[in-house]
Amino acid sequence: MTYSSVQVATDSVENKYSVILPTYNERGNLPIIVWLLAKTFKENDLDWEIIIVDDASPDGTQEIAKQLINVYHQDRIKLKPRTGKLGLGTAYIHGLQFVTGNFVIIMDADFSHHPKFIPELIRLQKSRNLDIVTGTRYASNGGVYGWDLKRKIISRGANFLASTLLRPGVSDLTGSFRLYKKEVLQRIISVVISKGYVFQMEMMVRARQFGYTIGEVPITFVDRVYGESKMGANEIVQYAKGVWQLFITI
Ligand SMILES: Nc1nc2c(ncn2[C@@H]2O[C@H](COP(=O)(O)OP(=O)(O)O[C@H]3O[C@H](CO)[C@@H](O)[C@H](O)[C@@H]3O)[C@@H](O)[C@H]2O)c(=O)[nH]1
Ligand SMILES: [Mg+2]
Repeated sequence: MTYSSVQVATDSVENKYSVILPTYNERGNLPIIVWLLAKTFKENDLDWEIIIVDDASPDGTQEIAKQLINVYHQDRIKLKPRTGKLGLGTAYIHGLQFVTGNFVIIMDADFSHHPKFIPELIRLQKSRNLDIVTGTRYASNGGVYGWDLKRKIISRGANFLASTLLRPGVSDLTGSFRLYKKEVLQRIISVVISKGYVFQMEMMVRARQFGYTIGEVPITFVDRVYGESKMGANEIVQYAKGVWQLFITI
């Protein structure tokens, strides 16, 4: 056991970490991300479960998920599918209903969010009893690898727009590698109106509105190797509308 895993293991007996993993066409990525997650939790002596929210992926992601349930057991891996592609934000809302842990981790299934950062998210949460800890690509030694210039500009622009207009004081508003206390996630989610990728930004703005404490851990985001991003022009339009909506209502 490493020094860092000893620190995370301290006081972890009563805590359970539930990962909500939204998937759409992630057949190639799912087995390895689940393996890495299981390894990380075991090495750090943490109680865990993974809730896979698959939106009827045509590539057979759900078949892979069922095989993983057989390998890791149904107490650890849960498949909670939906009948169609209903968007990233509502996938978290759906998954949350099935969470049995007292902490929830949300992350992508395509290795852009590496499980190795989870012990750091947990360590920071524990050190200050924070309500939320968010991974950040845009502070300290965080970063993005593998994106072309266009995607980098979109992401930076989206963060700049929302931070300037809404001032939530979080350096990575659109990122989606986060740890929440379950009751905090439930409360914020109950008021969030966004359905797509804009959801992440609204979550931070609402969290500040409620006065929740938010910590940041620098992460490196590496673009996916298998498959394609599901972010399209429509998500960008929805994002801009979402920022404007919050600006005029908050
Ligand atoms: N269930 C479900 N899952 C979805 C959907 N759309 C995307 N996903 C899943 O959500 C994760 C992120 O989707 P990607 O398509 O890989 O997103 P990205 O372009 O890499 O975007 C990343 O950066 C954005 C901007 O920072 C983030 O907002 C986003 O969450 C993600 O981290 C993946 O696990 C993908 O399978 C959906 O409609 N339904
Ligand atoms: Mg991705």
